[in-house]
Amino acid sequence: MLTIQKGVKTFNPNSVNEVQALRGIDLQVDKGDFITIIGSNGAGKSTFLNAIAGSFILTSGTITINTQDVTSWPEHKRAGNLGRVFQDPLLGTCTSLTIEQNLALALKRGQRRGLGFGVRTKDKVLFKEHLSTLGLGLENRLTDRVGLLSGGQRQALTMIMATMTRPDILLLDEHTAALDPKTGKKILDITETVVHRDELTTLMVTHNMNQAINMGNRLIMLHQGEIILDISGEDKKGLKVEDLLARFYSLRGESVATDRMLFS
Ligand SMILES: Nc1ncnc2c1ncn2[C@@H]1O[C@H](COP(=O)(O)OP(=O)(O)OP(=O)(O)O)[C@@H](O)[C@H]1O
Repeated sequence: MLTIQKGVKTFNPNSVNEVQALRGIDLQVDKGDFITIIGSNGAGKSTFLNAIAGSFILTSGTITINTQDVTSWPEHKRAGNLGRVFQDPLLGTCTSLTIEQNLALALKRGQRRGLGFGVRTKDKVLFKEHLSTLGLGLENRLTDRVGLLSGGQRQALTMIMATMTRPDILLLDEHTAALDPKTGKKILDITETVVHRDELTTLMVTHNMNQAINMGNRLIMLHQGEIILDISGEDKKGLKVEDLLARFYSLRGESVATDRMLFS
């Protein structure tokens, strides 16, 4: 359902600042796959998600979503197919709008939007239904401005906004990294519930090796813009952090883990 072939992204080509962030990525993602993505700082993880989202066009290579070649599609044209949650809770929602206005915008993602922020009564019912699955009481605060919410509440709302329309692909870019451990755990629980309930095809970047091992059905490791490990099925089920470290070491002859990857 998502295929990246020979994906290359070079920033600032032919200059002293040239960076080869993606160096020939080949990945075939099946419908319903939940892939965790790890790799050290600068490995190309965010660039990879940005390439799928269409934040920029690949330098070379192709991206196909549901048999449609989207390689040259700009971000707004891909938006109808994608849901996305960023690390920063401030990025996913609009502070000055209310919870229901934010959700109404999310409902129209990928469609032409009018100028007003009118919320239909039947949509309110839908919003309450989705919000109540969070167990945070937000279903009773539809007309509160999002600026009043805590980081965790905002990230939970962003999860609902990103998934309410059942996108073809859900992109999670370290979406719990800015939260305290307890709130982060809550958001991860919500993630697992929503992804499994709606069978969403998901790519989740994390710095945390334990999360990468314990969540999803497939794990890939990026290193210097290349996929160097791709582990799924039974192989992934029995995986331990030590195994990952050993496999990386045997491939690259160096250590990959930072304290953050091991202990966060
Ligand atoms: N817009 C940009 N312009 C120039 N270089 C960029 C740009 N975006 C990313 N890069 C470079 O591309 C490389 C990959 O960056 P990327 O942010 O994808 O890594 P990452 O694996 O997400 O790292 P981290 O874990 O630190 O967030 C890095 O060398 C980075 O400096």
